[in-house]
Amino acid sequence: MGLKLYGLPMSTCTTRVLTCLHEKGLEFELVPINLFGGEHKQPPFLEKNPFGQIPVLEDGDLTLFESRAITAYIAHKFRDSGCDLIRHGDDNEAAVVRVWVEAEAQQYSPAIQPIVFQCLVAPRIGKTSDQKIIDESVEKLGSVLDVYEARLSKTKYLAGDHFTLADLHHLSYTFYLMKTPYASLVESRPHVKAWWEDISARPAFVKVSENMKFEAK
Ligand SMILES: N[C@@H](CCC(=O)N[C@@H](CSO)C(=O)NCC(=O)O)C(=O)O
Repeated sequence: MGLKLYGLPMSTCTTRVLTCLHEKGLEFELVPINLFGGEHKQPPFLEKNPFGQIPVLEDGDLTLFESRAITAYIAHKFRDSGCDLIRHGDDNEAAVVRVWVEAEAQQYSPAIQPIVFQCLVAPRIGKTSDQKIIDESVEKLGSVLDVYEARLSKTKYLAGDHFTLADLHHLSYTFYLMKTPYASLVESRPHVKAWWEDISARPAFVKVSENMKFEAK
């Protein structure tokens, strides 16, 4: 029995895993979960992820949730196929990958998620965008991107010379940020802009991003 990914093709955290699977050239089945119908908050899905969120990956009798834990599992188990996303052959390089994987989760994600939610999701679920939250998050994301701009003026990718999970984890939310009025946060920083254009042009993400559309309202 092969890999099964439970989620939705436009979901940021599902596409984080989808991109990893495609970078590795792996076969898998995508099992849609009806978020809008609340399927993720009821059994049997809650038995897979007690937090009631997508994605979940099943690999035989192993069930994983949290997208970044899932990509780390895939990148390690299938380390010899496709792109080496964790620099597993060099302890120091691998440690620097983990630093920037954490930076995405702890610094970047908390700043970018509210902008994407308020600008793109809230209007589609009948909520008005909260400009105060947006403004606070834009300021936070600007500070984070200033750090990225300095880093990327020295290295091609966040963890060094190679594309890794650290870069991959940024793709989904940044893709949606570029569809908001705040794309200038990326475009106004030359090294961040060049990095974004490089990583988002990779065939694996181009393929995944084709389905990253909210149905037209
Ligand atoms: N830290 C987790 C977040 C998952 C998540 O927010 N999933 C969303 C859809 S993706 O934006 C989700 O399931 N939302 C429904 C809900 O939270 O009720 C991860 O990285 O997997």
